[in-house]
Amino acid sequence: MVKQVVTTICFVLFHCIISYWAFTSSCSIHSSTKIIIPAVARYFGTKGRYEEVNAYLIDDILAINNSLVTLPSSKCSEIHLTAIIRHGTRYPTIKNIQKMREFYDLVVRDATGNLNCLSEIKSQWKMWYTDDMDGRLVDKGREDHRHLAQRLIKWFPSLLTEENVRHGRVKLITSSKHRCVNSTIAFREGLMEGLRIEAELELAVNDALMRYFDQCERFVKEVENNKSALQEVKSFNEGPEMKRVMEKMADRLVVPFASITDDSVEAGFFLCAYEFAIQELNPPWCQLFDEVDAQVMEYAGDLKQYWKRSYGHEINSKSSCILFHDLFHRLDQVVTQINSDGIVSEAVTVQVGHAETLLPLLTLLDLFKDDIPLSSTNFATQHNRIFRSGKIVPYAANLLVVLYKCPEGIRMGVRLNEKSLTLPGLTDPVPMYEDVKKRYRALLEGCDQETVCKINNS
Ligand SMILES: O=P(O)(O)O[C@H]1[C@H](OP(=O)(O)O)[C@@H](OP(=O)(O)O)[C@H](O)[C@@H](O)[C@H]1OP(=O)(O)O
Repeated sequence: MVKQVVTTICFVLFHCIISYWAFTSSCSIHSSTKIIIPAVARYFGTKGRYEEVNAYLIDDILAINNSLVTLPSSKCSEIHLTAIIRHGTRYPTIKNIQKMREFYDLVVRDATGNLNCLSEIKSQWKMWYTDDMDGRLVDKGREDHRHLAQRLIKWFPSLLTEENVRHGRVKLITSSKHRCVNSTIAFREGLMEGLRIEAELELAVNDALMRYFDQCERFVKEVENNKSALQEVKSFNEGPEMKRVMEKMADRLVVPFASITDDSVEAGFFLCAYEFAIQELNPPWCQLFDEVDAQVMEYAGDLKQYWKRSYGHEINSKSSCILFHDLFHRLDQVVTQINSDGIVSEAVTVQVGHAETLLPLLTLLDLFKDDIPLSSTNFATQHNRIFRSGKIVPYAANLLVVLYKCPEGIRMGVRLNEKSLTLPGLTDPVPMYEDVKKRYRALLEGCDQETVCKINNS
């Protein structure tokens, strides 16, 4: 018995030592059995893997975790699902590929530090990102959607059925961007594979719904094309926390401080994030950041999301009125059909878009709202903030709205990234649909896209 315990302890210790050694002694371990996750992976924000939000998927990508979801009573049955989903893992955008290339060139040309990872970057790592990759979906991104479709079949076995597909009761809508179209195609493949049927589903491209932000004139003028709208991001990038990250980077590389900018540390952080998300590598770039640096980089990214897509400016959320009304219009239609002949014409609607499609809508619903706004000066006190883009909109982030028919009436459940959410202002995690409508009455009776997006010339 004692011998057995000692053997077990030795075995566990041996593996811990090997894993630790593997993690610290080389910068780019790519184990054939288990992916080594960079210590800073949870700080990648919108460039983060879906698996970081639901770690159980690392062991089984098709697993569903019932303990994260609240269901109504067993007397209820699901009658409708709307899923609004961000595209899967993608390449960096061209702007960031160029910044990454500049930083790589700087490291190769000027860095003289003696860190292991520096010599690895210089001797083994090659800049392989090219401009034409510009935000395109990668293989991992296709898998994100294929697997999500198959998990949704498990979550909603009475809605995602062969019969509903064959009778046109499952709709796929996408933004026109290639990464979204290709994600939707991958989702469809996952669905067909999971249901063991041939593709019968058409994709509908709808930018008015999935890229409403481009078409909201007031948003474009006041936020998208207005540098001062992101002043807090700029101030943070020029502030003491970012300066410290830059100083530490200059020390690690052994280059003059003047050659490091906030753009270069951001590029280094993106190299770390993208190599992990796309290639499942723990790349040498990640060793250039400690945990505090990563928290600062995460905050800089969250500030961008907050001021460009969320609570920072009212028009950010208001620009999603069209999507909000589209959702409730569909839900109302389902309720009407249930109350008449009981046949629901749209059992499942899948809408694929961007982080900037989901975040404004979640904001309109008052979700993930901190008491104190995120600003350039409160990094230290926002340590426990609710607004964390990596938790809210990683790749393949999904908002699931479910209607249930119950003996007492229609109920509605909301899940984000396969976890139940209680809507702010309501206590019941699966409230009566009428109570949800009361909660959002002001928006349902107003929030007119044309009016909110009109530029006020005065
Ligand atoms: O910082 P990048 O260039 O990656 O910004 C992207 C957006 O990515 P995000 O900020 O959300 O990480 C991208 O959103 P996505 O959901 O499609 O990935 C957005 O569509 C694109 O326009 C880029 O925005 P930017 O205006 O160039 O910052």
